[in-house]
Amino acid sequence: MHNGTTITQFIIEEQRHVAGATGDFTSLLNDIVTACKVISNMVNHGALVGVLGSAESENVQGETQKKLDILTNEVFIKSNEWAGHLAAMASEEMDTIYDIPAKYPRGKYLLTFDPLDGSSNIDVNVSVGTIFSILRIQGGDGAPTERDFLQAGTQQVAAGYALYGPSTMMVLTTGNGVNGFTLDQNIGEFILTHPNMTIPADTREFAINASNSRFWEPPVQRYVQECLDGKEGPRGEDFNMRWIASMVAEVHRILTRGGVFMYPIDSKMKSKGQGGKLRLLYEANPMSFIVEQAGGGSITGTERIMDLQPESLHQRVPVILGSKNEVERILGYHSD
Ligand SMILES: O=P(O)(O)OC[C@H]1O[C@](O)(COP(=O)(O)O)[C@@H](O)[C@@H]1O
Ligand SMILES: [Mg+2]
Ligand SMILES: [Mg+2]
Repeated sequence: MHNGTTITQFIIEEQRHVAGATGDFTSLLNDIVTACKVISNMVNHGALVGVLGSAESENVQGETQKKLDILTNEVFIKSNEWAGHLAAMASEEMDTIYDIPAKYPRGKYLLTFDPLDGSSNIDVNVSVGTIFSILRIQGGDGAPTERDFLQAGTQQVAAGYALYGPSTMMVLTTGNGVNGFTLDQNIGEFILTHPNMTIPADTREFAINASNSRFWEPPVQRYVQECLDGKEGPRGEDFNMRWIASMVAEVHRILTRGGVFMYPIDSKMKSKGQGGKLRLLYEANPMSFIVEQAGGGSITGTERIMDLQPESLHQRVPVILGSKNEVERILGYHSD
């Protein structure tokens, strides 16, 4: 594929190699692309269109929602409910699943999404994003239920994210490698600019919110301390650290130049009965699919995230992902 290929051309070309493809999947992806273009425009205009700041409401996790959390959720619903490809949707910002209104035909796919990732960065104009994952409904023709969404990450048909940064990008996998596209604002099209993205197996860069360090478990304490000890320590090399507080931006950096991202379980979370910070269906699974397709690894600390059997719609899990050899080292520290 030469550069200059639009994401629509790319998806259609890919689907030509899928036996029995009906075009539904292509058209669903196109509706998701449209939603991300609308959100990119909203985010770019920010204060000019009054979308900054908090909404007077909380999501199912008890987090105060930003206006953009709610507006972007609406954009995703409106862009994807009408075309007849979906049976239902689930979002980080909605307590229950969203059943397709009866006035629209129902389809065979399920869409899960984090409409706006990195919400704490919206008002300070730092990169944010959107994360999505597509599954096939396994059950019969009846009304979809929450249970239909509780599928392991290995069942994902596609996953992707949009990054609203200095440029707006979209990164996508359909299980056939990872490709990145940049939005050409002049023609309103995502153009293939980063074909076959791969993550270097080794890295000297880690990302973690160090303000939680006193709550971390010993394997993570050990790993981070060894990185900080640098040349003088057992790793014998200096490490760099980053923390953007937008998972999409961290994962994009790792897809671009390697690294390891960690939001591990800690004693503070455990004391609140929380299984982690990040959401399995909207954040951990889609990002794990992308990272693995780019040659990286993604674990909870003790197991592969994509093998987890989800138990609930808003389940949270520990996430450690990125350059394969570092992720395996951290897995080793957990089994020591
Ligand atoms: O504020 P913290 O603790 O550093 O957490 C940052 C993490 O939380 C998130 O913002 C959670 O996602 P949402 O913004 O979608 O709720 C991640 O993008 C990011 O990695
Ligand atoms: Mg998020
Ligand atoms: Mg979010």
